[in-house]
Amino acid sequence: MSGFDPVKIGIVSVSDRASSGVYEDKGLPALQDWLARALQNPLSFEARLIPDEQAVISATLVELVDAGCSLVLTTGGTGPALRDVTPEATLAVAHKEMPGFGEQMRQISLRFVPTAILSRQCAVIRDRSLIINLPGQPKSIQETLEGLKSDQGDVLVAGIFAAVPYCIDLIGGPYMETHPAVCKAFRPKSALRPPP
Ligand SMILES: Nc1ncnc2c1ncn2[C@@H]1O[C@H](COP(=O)(O)OP(=O)(O)OP(=O)(O)O)[C@@H](O)[C@H]1O
Ligand SMILES: Nc1nc2c(c(=O)[nH]1)N[C@H]1C(S)=C(S)[C@@H](COP(=O)(O)O)O[C@H]1N2
Repeated sequence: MSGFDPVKIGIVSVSDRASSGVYEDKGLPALQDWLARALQNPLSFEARLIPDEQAVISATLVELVDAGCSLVLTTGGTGPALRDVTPEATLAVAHKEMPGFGEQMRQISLRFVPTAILSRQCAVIRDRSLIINLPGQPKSIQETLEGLKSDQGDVLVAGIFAAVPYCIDLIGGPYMETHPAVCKAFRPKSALRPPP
């Protein structure tokens, strides 16, 4: 037993082509690998690979929240193309919007690609779960969650994941502990728990 709270995480890849077998899905493995690298808690994953259909996306998010996922990460379908509807599907099941996540991800992504502003990615709270949209390009998963480091490992731009554990605390979820070398989570002193 590690002494860390167990955490259930929903990972959702939204892609017409990956879900129909035109190309291999790289979104779910990238999400799972990054989370396993970043978190010290025992993790269980609920993974879904679905097409860019608004009703299917919303139903999947509700199902994962109801299944007890404290965090749900989506990848894909955030752009301006006609079939890109992940933000609309996410907002449709929101109890609260968390605009800071989308704002910060677009700022981070601008350090990598000038087309960062084309992503309409958003984040919301539903019940005791935080749902965050990431862009579809598999490399954007690490870029937005972890941010940008110098060759020496110094943080140049903080990734959004630094704020995720405290957000989950505030909605009554498990206490998430990151590996600081991957992502240094920030909590106010009053919210820190001694290591188990
Ligand atoms: N799940 C995925 N697995 C592997 N590569 C992906 C995935 N999603 C996106 N990509 C890559 O990132 C690029 C941009 O992603 P985007 O979400 O805009 O795809 P798209 O044009 O909407 O198509 P689709 O929904 O069919 O993946 C794609 O062209 C593809 O090369
Ligand atoms: N970090 C990062 N953000 C990124 C990208 C990327 O490669 N890396 N691609 C951009 C592009 S080209 C688009 S169109 C939008 C939306 O992508 P999506 O429709 O795949 O979600 O995300 C943007 N954000």
